[in-house]
Amino acid sequence: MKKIVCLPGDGIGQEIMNSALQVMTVIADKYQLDLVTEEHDFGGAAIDNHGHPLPEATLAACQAADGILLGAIGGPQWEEAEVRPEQGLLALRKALNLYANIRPVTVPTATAHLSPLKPEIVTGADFVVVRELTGGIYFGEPRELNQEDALDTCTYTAAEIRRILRKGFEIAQGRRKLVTSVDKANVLATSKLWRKIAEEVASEFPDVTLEHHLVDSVAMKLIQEPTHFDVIITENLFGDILSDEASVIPGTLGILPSASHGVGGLSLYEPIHGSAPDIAGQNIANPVSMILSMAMMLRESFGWEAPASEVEETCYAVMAEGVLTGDLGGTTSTSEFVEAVIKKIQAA
Ligand SMILES: NC(=O)C1=CN([C@@H]2O[C@H](COP(=O)(O)OP(=O)(O)OC[C@H]3O[C@@H](n4cnc5c(N)ncnc54)[C@H](O)[C@@H]3O)[C@@H](O)[C@H]2O)C=CC1
Ligand SMILES: CC(C)CC(=O)C(=O)O
Ligand SMILES: [Mg+2]
Repeated sequence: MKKIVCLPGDGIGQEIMNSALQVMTVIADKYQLDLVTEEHDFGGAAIDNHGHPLPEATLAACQAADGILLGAIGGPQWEEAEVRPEQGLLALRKALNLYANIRPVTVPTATAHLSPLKPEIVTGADFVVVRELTGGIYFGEPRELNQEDALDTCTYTAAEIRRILRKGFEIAQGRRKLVTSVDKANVLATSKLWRKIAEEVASEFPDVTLEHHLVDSVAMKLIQEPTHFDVIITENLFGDILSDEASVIPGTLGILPSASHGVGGLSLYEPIHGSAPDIAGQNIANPVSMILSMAMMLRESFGWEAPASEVEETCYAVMAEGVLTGDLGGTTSTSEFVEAVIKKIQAA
C-alpha cells in the first residue's frame, strides 16, 4: 500500500488536485494499484487555519509518506502575512532535502500546433530542465529589506553544485547524452564555481557531452532552437525562470509537471506553475500539469510504468483531439477535460 500525501494549497490548487485524484482513482482501479491518499493544509490555506504555511502535522505527514502531490500555493490575500505561503514551500523543500527539481518539456507531433511558435521549430522538442532546488539566492542569508536598500545573498557550496550536476548527468546517460550547463560565469562567483565543477563532473561521465551556456543567451536559444536541448542543468533561480519560459514551447504553463527528488527516496510532485489566482474557482484551469505530475509519481516513486504512460498518452491524445482549456485557446472546462481523460482510459 502506497501512502500519498496531497497538499492542494491555494488558488487553483484544489481544483487541479481533485482532477488528478479522479484520474488516479480510475487508473488505480484499472491496474489494481494499492494506493491511499491523505490531504493536509499547506501554504495560504494553512496560514488561515493554523497560522503557519507549513504546520508541523503537515511536515510530519509528508515525512511519513511514500509520495507527495502538491497543487500550488500563494495568492494576493497573503501578501502582507507575517510568513508568506511561498516561505512554507521553500521550508518544505529544505526540510525534505528535495534538491533536484526535474521539469520535462516535450512536444509530440500531434500537439505541436498548440505552440505559439512555428511547428517546424517546436516539433520533436524533448528536453528536461534539472533545477537545483534547495540552494542559491532563494535560501541565502543574510536577507534584508529596509526602506532605502535591500539585500539577498546567493551562496552555493561545491557539494551542492556537484550533487545536482551528477543527477543531471545520470539523467542524460539515459537520454541523448547532451548536458547543457547554464550559468552566468562571466559575472557571478557562484557561477564560476558551478562551471569548474561541471567540468570535473563531466570527467566522471565520458559518454556524455557537456556544453556551457550563459543564462541570458540560452534564454534566447531555448525559443529559437528548442530541439537542440536534451538535459539543461542549472541553479535554482535560473531554472525557475527558464522552465516557465520553456512552457511556451509546448504551448502553456498549464501542462508542465515536475518531480522534486531528495536523498532518502521521498519525492514531491507538482506543476511548475503557481496558484493562478486570476482564474481560481472558475473551473477553467488546465489540470494537465497536475495530472502529469501524478503520472510522474506513479513511475518514479512507485515504478508503475504502464499506468503512468497511459495517463500521459491519454492527456496528449485528448488535447490532440481539440479538447482544450482556455489557456490553449479552447472552451473546455477543467471538469470536462478530466471527464474526457477518464472516458478514454476506461474505453481503452
Ligand atoms: N509551486 C508553487 O506553488 C508556486 C507558487 N507561485 C505563487 O503563485 C501565485 C501566482 O503567481 P503568478 O506569477 O501569477 O504565476 P502562475 O504560474 O500562478 O500564473 C501565471 C499565469 O499562468 C496562468 N496559469 C498558471 N497555471 C495555469 C493552469 N494550470 N491553467 C491555466 N492557466 C494557468 C495563470 O492564470 C496566469 O495568467 C503567487 O503567489 C506566486 O508566488 C508561483 C510559482 C510556483
Ligand atoms: C513560489 C516560488 C518559491 C517557487 C517557484 O516559482 C517555483 O518553484 O516554480
Ligand atoms: Mg516558478
